[in-house]
Parts: sequence; C-alpha cells; structure tokens
Amino acid sequence: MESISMMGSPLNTKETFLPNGMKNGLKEGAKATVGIIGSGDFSKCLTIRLLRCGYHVVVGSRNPKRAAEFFPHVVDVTHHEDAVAKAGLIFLAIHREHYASLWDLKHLLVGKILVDVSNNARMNQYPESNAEYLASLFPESIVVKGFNVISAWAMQSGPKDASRQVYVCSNSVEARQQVLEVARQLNFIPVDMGTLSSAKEIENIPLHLFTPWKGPVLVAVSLSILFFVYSFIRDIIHPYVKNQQSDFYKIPVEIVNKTLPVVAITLLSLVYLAGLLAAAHQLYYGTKYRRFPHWLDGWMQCRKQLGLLSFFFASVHVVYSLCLPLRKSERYLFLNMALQQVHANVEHAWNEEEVWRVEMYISFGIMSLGLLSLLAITSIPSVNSALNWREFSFIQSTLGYVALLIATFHVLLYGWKRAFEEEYYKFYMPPNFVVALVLPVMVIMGKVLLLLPCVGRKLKRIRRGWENSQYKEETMGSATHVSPERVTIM
Ligand SMILES: NC(=O)C1=CN([C@@H]2O[C@H](COP(=O)(O)OP(=O)(O)OC[C@H]3O[C@@H](n4cnc5c(N)ncnc54)[C@H](OP(=O)(O)O)[C@@H]3O)[C@@H](O)[C@H]2O)C=CC1
Ligand SMILES: [Fe+3]
Repeated sequence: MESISMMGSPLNTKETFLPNGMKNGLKEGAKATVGIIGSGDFSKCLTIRLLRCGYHVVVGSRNPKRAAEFFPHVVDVTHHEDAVAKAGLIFLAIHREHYASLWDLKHLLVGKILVDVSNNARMNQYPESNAEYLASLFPESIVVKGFNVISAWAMQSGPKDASRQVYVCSNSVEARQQVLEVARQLNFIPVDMGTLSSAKEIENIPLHLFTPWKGPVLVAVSLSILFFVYSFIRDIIHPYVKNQQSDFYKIPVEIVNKTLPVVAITLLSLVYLAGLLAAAHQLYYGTKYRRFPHWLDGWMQCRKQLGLLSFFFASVHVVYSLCLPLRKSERYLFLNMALQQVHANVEHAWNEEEVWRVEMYISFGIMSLGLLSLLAITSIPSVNSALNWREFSFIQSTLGYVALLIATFHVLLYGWKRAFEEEYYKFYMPPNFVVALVLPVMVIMGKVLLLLPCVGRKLKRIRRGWENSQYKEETMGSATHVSPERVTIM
C-alpha cells in the first residue's frame, strides 16, 4: 500500500498524515491516506481537494459500486469497514442523524481521528454539539471538529475566491495539530479553537445570518420610516391641507433625500453616543470594573455596523443630491424663477450671503463624506491590521468626531435660513434639519464635557485603573474592561 496508514498503530496520533512529498518539499513521494465516510457532495469536493494536494483518499460508502461512478478512478471507493481500516484520519461526511449507523464499526474506530464536518439546520438544534455527540458515541476514538464552515463549493473551487478560515477544536492536542496541518496543506487558514467544548460555537458559525447587523439595520429602517413619514406629513400633507398645494411630486426624490441625511447623521451620532454613555457610566460609578448594562454592551458592540450604515445613507444622499438638478421639476421651477425676475426687471441676481452659505454647506458635506469614507475603509480588516492601535483609535475616534462636527455644520448651513423663512408648523413641527441636529448636538456637547480637564482627568484615572471605587467587581473578560474609546466605531 502506498500510503502512511495508521493501521497497526491506531493509538499513535503523533504519526503524521501529511503527504511526505510535500513535507520534504518534493512533488512525489509516499502519500498519506485520508478516509472519508459518506459519498455525498461534501465528500466528493473534499476528495478532489485532497487529491490535488497529494493525499491518497479512501471513501467508505454503503453502496461503493454506485458511489464509485462519482469519484475519480484513483480514489479507493469501498465499504465502510474497509475504508476505516485503511486510514487513521477519517472525515465523517455524513449527517449527524446517521452517526449512530456507524455503531457496528466501533471496534475499528478505536484510536482513530474522526473529523466531524457536520452542520445543523438551525442554531442550537441539539442540546450538545454534533462533535460532542460523536465523541459520546465513540469514546475510544479521537474526535476533531473542523471544516464545517467550508461549503462543498468552496472546497472544490479552492480557497482563492471563497472563505479561507477553518476552525478546528479537539480535546486531543496531537489530533488537533494534525487536522490543522491538513487544513494548511489544503491551502486554508487553520484557526485553533482549543478543546471540543468550542464545537457548538464552531457549528453555529455558518448558521449566523448577518447577526451583528440585525439590530443596526432595524434601527436604520425604523429611523428611515419615522423621518420619511415626518417629512411627508410636514412637507406634503400640511401644504396640501392648508393651501391645496399639490407637492406630491416631491415624494420620490426630495422627501427621500430629506430622510437620508437625517438618518445618516443620527446613526453616526448613535455610534458616539454609546461611548459617551459608557464614559458617563464609568464616571458615575467611579470604576471601570462595573459591568455595563446589557443594552449598552450590545450597543457598544454594534458601533461598527451603525457607522457603516451611516456611511451608506450618506453616500446615497450624495448621489440623490447630485441628481436633483436633473429633474424636470427643478428645470420648470428654475425657468419660472427666471421669468419672474424678467418681469420684475431684475438684471443681476446675486445674493452674496446665499452664495457663501451654499458654497460652505456643499464643502462641509463633501468633507464629512470624505472622513466617513476614511472611517469605513479603516474598518476593513486588512487595512485595520496595517495600523497600530494609536493610529486606529485616532482615525476612529478623533476623526470620527470631526466628521460628526462637520456633518452638523453641513446640516446647519443647509437649513438655518429656510427655518427663519418658514412660518408654518414652526414651533410644534420643527423643520427636518432641526430634528436632524438634536442628537449630533447632544453628542458633541457630551464630548466637549468629557474634554473638560476636571472630567477628562478623572476618566483617565478610572480607565487606567488608578481609581476604583467600592464597586470594583471581578468581571474579567467582560466588556467592562474594554474602554469605550478602545472599541472600534467602524
Ligand atoms: N454540502 C456542504 O456544502 C457541506 C456539508 N457539510 C456537512 O457534511 C456532511 C455531509 O453533507 P453532504 O455531503 O452535503 O450531504 P449528502 O446528503 O450529499 O451526503 C450525505 C452522505 O451520507 C451518507 N448517508 C446517507 N444516509 C445515510 C445513513 N442512513 N447512514 C449512513 N450514511 C448515510 C450517504 O453516502 P453513502 O450513500 O455513500 O453511504 C450520503 O452521500 C453533513 O454533515 C453536512 O452538514 C459541511 C459543510 C458544507
Ligand atoms: Fe446634505
């Protein structure tokens, strides 16, 4: 047999499964044999990948004759017993529900490494993880969890354009090392997750569906609906009811474009408000060792998503704003205005104050979008890892506040003149820009308060651990230890 088989020394897990040729930097050489139980999609794709990387593969199937048609001829497709006997490292490419059907092979599996690649249909479907269940069925085998986060497609197409990380855990260090090495040989990035107790966490990874995004997206959608309805009532319904003025044409562009910036700046304010509340919490209790309330913890952890959503809304707002002059309505209004000026004998229309206001607010808008883009780019892991902590914190915290300040000026310059011109609903239904400014102004004022020497010095002492009140609690590992400034905002 041209393989390094574990047969005869099943308990010696120190023996390697690496293709010898590769290990010695040679192309050819004796190949390690890897067993796979099951002949489904995952099994086929894993087989191809293993073959490409120089392994010898033996596949165990209930019906080897039928299964052999789907595998390259170099693959040994055989019965379960035979496959298990020929390999020391065995991937179980079958579903958890079928693990018990391998019971008859128990004596053959003693000391062998069983790699559990299974996934469940939903999170926490069973009380124990699939890998722990397998280990309980075959206590004399060595169970390793891994490869479940790699789809059959990614397995076949190679890790170039698909996810690359393979999370591995096992109670046996040697077995874990061997599976980590196989993952490395298959050109994946192995991640050691420690003991088998991490299996549940690993099994839940492919089942997450934008989990960290759910809360922020919900907030963004709720804010959008709220501000859209507000603008609709204020700018469309009210003029219609009061003066029979039909402005319904404004709904698709103008009202949407009034909603977008308000949502963008509110989301950006929420990013920094969480940090401010955390600072207030620490100042109030005089310690950093007290756990933040659950809601604040969750809020702090989704700041990156809130920041990226803010960037998204701001970008779409820019596109809408650039398209405003393309509208027919804008052209008609422009023509009407020109005609009115002709009738009024106005030859030179130039309002110095208006000119400056618009120049400034456009400039502030572009600058804040530029800064937001910078924050978004530095949140990309590869860029993020190229920065040291101080650089990252400077961009995410200091420049983030600058972006918020500039965006606030942008909104203020856009609206302040109109606010004075408008009479209706002035007091009990303020203009959109006033609504947009409530939160950012509060956040900026909060930051200014924190920058006051007396407050700032106290906070610094608390965060460095020099000041702890009687509330000190041992909560190592909780978010309490993460200084609000240390958590990325994007
Ligand atoms: N497909 C994917 O993208 C991924 C799959 N996985 C996991 O890999 C495992 C296999 O998935 P996949 O290949 O898609 O599934 P398939 O349904 O395609 O294949 C499962 C295989 O299990 C064997 N099998 C079926 N019924 C029984 C039984 N009663 N007793 C023993 N063996 C049986 C069959 O092989 P035979 O007839 O030859 O015995 C069958 O081909 C699952 O645990 C899955 O969660 C993990 C990551 C990605
Ligand atoms: Fe704007």
